[in-house]
Amino acid sequence: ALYNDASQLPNLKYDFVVIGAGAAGNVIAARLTENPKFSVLLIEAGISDQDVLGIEVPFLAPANLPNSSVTWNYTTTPQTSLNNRALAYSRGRVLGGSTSINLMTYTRGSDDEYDRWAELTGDDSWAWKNLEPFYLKSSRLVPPVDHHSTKGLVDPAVHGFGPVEVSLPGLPTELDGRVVNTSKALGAEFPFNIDIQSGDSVGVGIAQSTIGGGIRSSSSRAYLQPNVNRRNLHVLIENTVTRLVRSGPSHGVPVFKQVEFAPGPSAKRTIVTADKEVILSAGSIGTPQILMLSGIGDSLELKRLGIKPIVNLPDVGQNLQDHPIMSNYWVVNSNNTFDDVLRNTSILNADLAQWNTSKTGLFGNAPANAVALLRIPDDASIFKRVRDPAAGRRSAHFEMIFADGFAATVIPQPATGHFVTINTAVVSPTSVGSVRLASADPFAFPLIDPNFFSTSFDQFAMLSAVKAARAFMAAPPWRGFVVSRFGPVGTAETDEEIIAAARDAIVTIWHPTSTARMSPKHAPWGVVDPQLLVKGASGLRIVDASVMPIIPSAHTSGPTYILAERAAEFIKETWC
Ligand SMILES: Cc1cc2nc3c(=O)[nH]c(=O)nc-3n(C[C@H](O)[C@H](O)[C@H](O)COP(=O)(O)OP(=O)(O)OC[C@H]3O[C@@H](n4cnc5c(N)ncnc54)[C@H](O)[C@@H]3O)c2cc1C
Repeated sequence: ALYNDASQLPNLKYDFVVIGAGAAGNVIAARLTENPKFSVLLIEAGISDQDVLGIEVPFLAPANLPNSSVTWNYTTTPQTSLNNRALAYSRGRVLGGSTSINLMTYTRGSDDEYDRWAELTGDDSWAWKNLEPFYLKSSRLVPPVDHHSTKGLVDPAVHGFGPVEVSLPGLPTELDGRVVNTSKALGAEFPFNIDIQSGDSVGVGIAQSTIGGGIRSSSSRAYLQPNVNRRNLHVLIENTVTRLVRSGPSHGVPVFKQVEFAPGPSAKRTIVTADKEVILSAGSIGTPQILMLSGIGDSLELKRLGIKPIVNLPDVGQNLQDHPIMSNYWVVNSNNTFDDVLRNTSILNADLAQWNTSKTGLFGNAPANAVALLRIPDDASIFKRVRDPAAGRRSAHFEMIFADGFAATVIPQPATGHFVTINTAVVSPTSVGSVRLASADPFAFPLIDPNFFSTSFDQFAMLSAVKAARAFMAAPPWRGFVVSRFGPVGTAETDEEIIAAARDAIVTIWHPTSTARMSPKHAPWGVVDPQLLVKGASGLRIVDASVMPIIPSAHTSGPTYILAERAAEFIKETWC
């Protein structure tokens, strides 16, 4: 059942209390309540996602950004390597968390990513051969909403049977055939990859998105809505967790089985107790914030803020990683791009009406139709100075994401003209930042510093991505279609000019990870052990993107679902 008022909750004691109804939290709540003996309370700060058009309609996803009623309206600290720009850094604040507002690109990551997690944590549970069953349980391929043939563009054999729906675009664009043909014509540097969910994620292909039947498939739609009426699941929305309360020591280790929350800064706070475990799934920003508010973090820093330190874990909030992205534009000779839809209300309304009636057309698509995950050549000069940061040969260094129109990131859409955007991203970044508390007030936003573009590798990789995108668009399939490059990034010519333009153009792709990273069981660093239990504490587990030992070369919702499915099994094994 769904509640928005704590005084109506039938209990203040549950077996498990899960904090955050995002990608991971909804998996945990759904899987644990499969056992009728377990009672679960799921607490979410945001509102219900029911009937929110900007969530359901895939094409409208960017309209929720950066600030709306379903987001945490965060901003980063001024980014020193981006000309001191402070970037919008929204997260989902609604049932479904960031999966209700994300751009829906689905990538499960290469096998190498997880084998590296296993290596970094010294625990084989995270090796792909052992994780694959959890991938298969998390998502499944469904037909595109227009039911066109996708033969040769996807491999159904590498997909699973889980609740998150994944599909190819339901409205193929004029780009799709050109992207595939260019890849096939150029080969080598741009290999065609029929399905990046095969374990080898390097290559060019048609985008797969978390969309089913033309509707966003969020963690709420996939995991929560079908199970919300289970008798053993209570979901409390519109309540923010303010801290975990230490409920006493067990064998000298502090126990954190109580959770304090409130609907707002001046409202009465309520405490609820977990008999078995508290599971923190508040995401890469919310999770370290709640830990620090509860006295778990760098003791010196906590003292400075007036918070009583309980568990000294200096890694809490450190190691923030994210993928920097920027838009490259081309003017194109076409009237079919989505540019006019964004400029003309009657076209927009017609597309929306079509979606309302049949869920088809442009609005049933994510803004991106094709993706390329690519590697910098082995003999590139950068590797003489820097160790290859990718997880392995099946993992990319950079990405190109194609949109059939002007995807506005830093500069607004021009009033006239038709465009193609290639968003270039560094997907194996070496820049590392942090999340720190600004104050001891649980309702104050934390200080978020992704420290983007601060390493020579990240700069080299972005430069490689821009050059690759230009080489791709210069290939024969684009002749007569592409007119010219556009905008400050487009007119930059030398390496120095491109890097300089990038400093003004880079934004986030919204993939923060690793702020409560996993480490080997007895390692003094890290925040959680390989079973995701918080080090030096009892009764507390973290399950969300914050525990990733290192950022994967992938859009992070897929890997988060996989790790949450793995974690649900750890929890069941512990308590069954
Ligand atoms: C704009 C955007 C675009 C993205 N695009 C893509 C994409 O195209 N493809 C992709 O794979 N990934 C994408 N991502 C990333 C992906 O959505 C995340 O990696 C994933 O959702 C992380 O899951 P999580 O469980 O760690 O956190 P989240 O899904 O963010 O869930 C955390 C939940 O905890 C709640 N919470 C936080 N603090 C508190 C508190 N104190 N009390 C109560 N509740 C709290 C939040 O409100 C939220 O519901 C995008 C993300 C964003 C924001």
